[in-house]
Amino acid sequence: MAQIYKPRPHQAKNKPLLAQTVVGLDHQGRGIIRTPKGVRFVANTLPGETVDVVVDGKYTATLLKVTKPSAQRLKPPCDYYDSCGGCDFQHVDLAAQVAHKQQTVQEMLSKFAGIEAQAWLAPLQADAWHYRRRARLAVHYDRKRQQLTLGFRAAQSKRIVAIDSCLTLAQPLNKLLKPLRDALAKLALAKHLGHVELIEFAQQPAVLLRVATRLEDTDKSQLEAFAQAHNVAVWLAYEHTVEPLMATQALPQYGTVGALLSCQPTDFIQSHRQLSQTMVAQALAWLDIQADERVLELFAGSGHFTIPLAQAGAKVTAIEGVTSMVEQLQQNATVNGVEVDAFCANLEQPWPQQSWGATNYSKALLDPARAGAANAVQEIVKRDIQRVVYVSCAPDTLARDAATHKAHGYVLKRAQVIDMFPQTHHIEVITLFERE
Ligand SMILES: C[S@@+](CC[C@H](N)C(=O)[O-])C[C@H]1O[C@@H](n2cnc3c(N)ncnc32)[C@H](O)[C@@H]1O
Repeated sequence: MAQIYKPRPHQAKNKPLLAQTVVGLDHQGRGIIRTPKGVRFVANTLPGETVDVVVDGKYTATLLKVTKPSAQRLKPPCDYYDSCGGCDFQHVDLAAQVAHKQQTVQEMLSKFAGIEAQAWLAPLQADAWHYRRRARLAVHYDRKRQQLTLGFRAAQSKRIVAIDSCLTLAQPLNKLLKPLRDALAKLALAKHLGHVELIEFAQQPAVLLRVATRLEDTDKSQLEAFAQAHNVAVWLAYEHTVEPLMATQALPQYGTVGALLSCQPTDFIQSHRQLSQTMVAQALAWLDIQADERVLELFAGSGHFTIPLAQAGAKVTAIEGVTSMVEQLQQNATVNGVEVDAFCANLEQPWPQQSWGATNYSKALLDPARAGAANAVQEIVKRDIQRVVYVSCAPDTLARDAATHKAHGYVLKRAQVIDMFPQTHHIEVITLFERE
């Protein structure tokens, strides 16, 4: 009789591990258990809990059952919580979420830089639901069923979880989900869409469609009808350009402290509709701007911190890596009646060739992306810059860059978590370094 290879059943390989104790949380918000085969990280578990798990990776295990829950555990209010990969912290009480975020930053600073902040200020918090003003949704059109799915990706997967509503999206965006799905389903373009972005701007919400070719006339009129019916601005992002669906559309705007700024719909804007401005106000307060003081601002975007800094009396030199954002920043300065020197540069490269690198600054503000600012901080510490406010969305790279500050005589005077991404493990923190 022929021998046929039969794989061993999955379960036989991965026998459940029962009654494991969760001893802590990692910086991605996953519970830590110590199994006979080593440490494993388990999503959706909390310190102190007893859990049954199945090991499914070299470093991970999947939760089967919580047998003794933590007092901090909540029933997640979102219907999509179990399948959607968006909010991985909804099962945690909000105060515990924020405490964990602060503890994570403290641990990273201590472990990688040997630093303790002289003062931790109470976390900055605002709306914990319907706060998010930008989201990227996945789109798939099933040609056989002629059905369009619009939703978020499942955790660690390409599968799309169809959603009709989202508890963290700003309400003007949340209300668009169903009509947008119905409108997209009618387009010839639907078959070619991979994802769509929703952004809440000051004037009206925007829908950004990434497209490869020009729209067919019927698609254009369908989208115009949708835009008018729901007071939405539709933008089309081609490979190298972004165009409004209707010629009458003005550039989108977002608010910062004391100003409204224009940007392209593809440009970065901060996530939380309220805390983005609270964060700017805190940075201004910590920098303690004096009239005509020279301030160097790095990773400036389209001027979210720059324009308020200049309005507070600083002579700001702002550096940003995207040319169109630098141009936009200059225009935002002109429209708001302030002078700013803005330059386009890759901050991962050394500064000596840059004209602005030779100027003397007394203070600096940095707001890098997750990669941090390794090179920029190396350059800052060579100069006579007394005070640095560093805003970070990645505690690991913040800790690395804090070590550079420490090695050059800077002290971490203050730190404060900004709860920019409630219901998720993502962390935003503002720090103040001073040279002693
Ligand atoms: C976290 S965003 C902050 C933007 C702005 N400060 C704000 O609050 O809207 C980081 C900014 O850094 C810019 N950036 C990222 N890497 C860069 C690099 N290597 N050199 C220069 N700019 C960079 C991005 O284009 C983005 O605008």
